[in-house]
Amino acid sequence: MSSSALLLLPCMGPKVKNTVHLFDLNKLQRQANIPTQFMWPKEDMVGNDGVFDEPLIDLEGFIKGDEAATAKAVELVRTACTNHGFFQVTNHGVDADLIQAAYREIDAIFELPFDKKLSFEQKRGGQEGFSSAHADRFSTSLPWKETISFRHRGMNSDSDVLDYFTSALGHDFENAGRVYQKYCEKMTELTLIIMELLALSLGVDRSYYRKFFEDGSSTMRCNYYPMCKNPGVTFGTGPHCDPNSITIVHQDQVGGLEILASDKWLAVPPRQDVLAINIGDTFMAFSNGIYKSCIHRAMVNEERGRRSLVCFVSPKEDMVVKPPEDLALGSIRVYPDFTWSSLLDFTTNHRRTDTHNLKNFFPWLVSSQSKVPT
Ligand SMILES: C=C1C[C@]23C[C@H]1CC[C@H]2[C@]1(C)CCC[C@@](C)(C(=O)O)[C@H]1[C@@H]3C(=O)O
Ligand SMILES: O=C(O)CCC(=O)C(=O)O
Ligand SMILES: [Fe+2]
Repeated sequence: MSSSALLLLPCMGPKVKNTVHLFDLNKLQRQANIPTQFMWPKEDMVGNDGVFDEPLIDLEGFIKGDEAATAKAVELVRTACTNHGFFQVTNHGVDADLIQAAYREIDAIFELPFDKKLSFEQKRGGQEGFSSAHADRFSTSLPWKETISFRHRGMNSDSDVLDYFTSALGHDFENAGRVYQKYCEKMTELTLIIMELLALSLGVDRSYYRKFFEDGSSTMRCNYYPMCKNPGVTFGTGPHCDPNSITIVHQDQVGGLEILASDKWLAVPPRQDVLAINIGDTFMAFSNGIYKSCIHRAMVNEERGRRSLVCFVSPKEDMVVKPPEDLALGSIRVYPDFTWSSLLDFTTNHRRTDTHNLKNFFPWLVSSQSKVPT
């Protein structure tokens, strides 16, 4: 057996008995051919059709309360979110040095020996820890990436991220913990600004959405996509919609994020000063289906490893997701009420996230609610 694909003890999946493989991508990236488990269906492997070049949204004027700048930002957000659910912001208040520090700290962690990374491996059904290709959860169409995830509980948490780093990785990673504590706090601040912009763009009260996110339950995820010798057969992250509310993404200079707009895959050129915002399934429901959950994917690169910093923003788990009255057009509701915790349970434990999460989620929710406990 090769040392980069270790065979471990069998583990129980929901119904079938699986054998879990662990893949050390830092070793595999040097081999000429990737393991078959990483190969995606041929029909998914379509190239892009061009470059995403819609205007960047400058948040400076909006944050300062400038009326003309606000009207411009609101209009750009409305157009982007009704068309495809993706826009990019500048002057967002997240310091360039903080972003660079976040990459430096996470690089050091991804460079740790594989065994050390496995010591804080993400548990089944859990949201935090290291994952290599999600190979403990899936056995086909594996993503060519390593991830490290951790939770942040919004404005009322003092040191949750720092505590995670010191307890899971040890005191040597205290500085990494401080950097990511700050990064996550900045993500919460930006979330509240974006929520106001989204509310104005939908014509509802400015503060309507932001209050749900002050004490939300976001997950921060750092992605490392090693170089890949067979870029035409696999994805870093396959085509999907994010199930959460909005996602705030910083990609490094390698590039690879692509979005689907008017049935065309468009490559998003990387820019150090820009943060990308995706509308996710939960915000689509919050807007009564007016805003689209963005279909997107992350490509691998044949020559260089790529990193991205992703904040999956969500409201508190038990909050009932429903649109404001003003958007329930003539009281027509596109989606039934649900809680973020039930959608999270569905995407984590029942069905792999793809481009049709809500379509699959609601029948499951109805059937799981009608089951009488024995
Ligand atoms: C609730 C979640 C499931 C995923 C992590 C968060 C938000 C996005 C989801 C994901 C990134 C979408 C693509 C597939 C996935 C398996 C991945 O490649 O990481 C998804 C995440 C997951 O299930 O861990
Ligand atoms: O790496 C990226 O650019 C995006 C990753 C992504 O879409 C995700 O983690 O959900
Ligand atoms: Fe995503």
